[in-house]
Amino acid sequence: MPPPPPHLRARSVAVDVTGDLLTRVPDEVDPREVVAWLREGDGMVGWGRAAVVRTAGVGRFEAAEAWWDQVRADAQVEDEVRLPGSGLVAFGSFAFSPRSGDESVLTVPRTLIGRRDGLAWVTQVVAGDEPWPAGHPAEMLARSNPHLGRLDPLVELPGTVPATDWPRVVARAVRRIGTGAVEKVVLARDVAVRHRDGDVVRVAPVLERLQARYGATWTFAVDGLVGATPEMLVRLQGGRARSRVLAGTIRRAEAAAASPVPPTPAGDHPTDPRLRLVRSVKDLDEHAYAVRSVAEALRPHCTDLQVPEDPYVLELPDVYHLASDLTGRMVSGATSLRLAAALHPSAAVCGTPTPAAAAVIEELEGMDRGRYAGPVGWVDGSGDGDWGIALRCGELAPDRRSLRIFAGGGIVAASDPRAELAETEVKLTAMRHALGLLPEQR
Ligand SMILES: C=C(O[C@H]1C=CC=C(C(=O)O)[C@@H]1O)C(=O)O
Repeated sequence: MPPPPPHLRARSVAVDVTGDLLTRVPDEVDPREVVAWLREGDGMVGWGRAAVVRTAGVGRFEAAEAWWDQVRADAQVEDEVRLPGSGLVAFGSFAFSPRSGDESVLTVPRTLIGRRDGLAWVTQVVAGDEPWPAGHPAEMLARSNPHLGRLDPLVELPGTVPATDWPRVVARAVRRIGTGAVEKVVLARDVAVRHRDGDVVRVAPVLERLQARYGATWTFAVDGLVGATPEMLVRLQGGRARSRVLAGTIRRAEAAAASPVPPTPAGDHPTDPRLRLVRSVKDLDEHAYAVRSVAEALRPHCTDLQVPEDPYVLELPDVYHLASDLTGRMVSGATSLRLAAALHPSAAVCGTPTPAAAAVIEELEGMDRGRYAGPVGWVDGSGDGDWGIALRCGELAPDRRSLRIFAGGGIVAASDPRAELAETEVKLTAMRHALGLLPEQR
């Protein structure tokens, strides 16, 4: 059982904030204490820890939920802003597997700056009898970090399974699918990265670069897990639940190769990768498994669940994904954290059937995923919140001097092992670029 949570006091005040929220993160903050949830420049950035709970194992979600229920019931909150994300908020990140050696975490930052639709606020949180920080919260907004644009010098090292071995791992999964033991399995690999001079890696510059290049994704940081995910496991807001399911991927670079071919009389460009993606039986199958798993998990909580018949194409700088947006009206009273727990692991990151796919992952991947592919996001005092799937991300080691970055892909009967290696490489681009490991593109 985690220790009982402290009694918290939180106050949110409206402020004027222009420009990049990340420039307000002080350089001296421990990188594992930085939290962020940003999209198209809006969202939340915070630091410090007023309270934290760490959980593990099969009960990692339930223990964190029980802790949050107690924290929000005991807290004194003054909130003049009353927007999603103002008042008391906890940021969380959960291990993919109940068997992970990595802890899951729910943390309440001491300082949080938020902005949504042109309105901004600062929330400060203190524990027990602590005094409020001196000065008006708006004062800290005048400060801006001069080192944000300076990236740490990092070097890349091989991961747990070298890239050259990856096609063999995928081929084993395809054979396993051939036996009928499992229909789809999502396999992932890691790459190691460390600070060249053995110093601590700062996360704010990494977030800055992720946000600049992947504005349409959710850029996040929670307890040293940093990334930009395009996949929303669940958003709960004002009684509506939404989920963006992604599965099925094609590299954008393939678009260039398509250009010399003339369109068909119907106006289609036969080699346009977007068309290849929406017509690829392999990718449509992979996608359908993921949509079905999310719809089944949402159904007990919602009425009026809308599940699109066909996916659309989500365009990111490096890849196109098949995407489906599901919506429903919440009737179960579950919090966003409860819903995230119910939806995890979807077939976008595990497979079908779930238990068999999880067993194949454990057997073939040869690594602990840690918090990669687990839910990451935030929950507020009302239970509303956003929970993405931690993809296109890296996890700082406890010493903060190295990290592992991750990428995976869904394997079905028709998967080609070489193409799957290429897919993980292109998915690693987001973090490699953000960490300054790729030559600068103009
Ligand atoms: C597992 C990952 O991506 C998932 C999300 C979108 C598309 C996927 C795919 O096409 O395989 C994966 O299901 C990853 O980025 O590490």
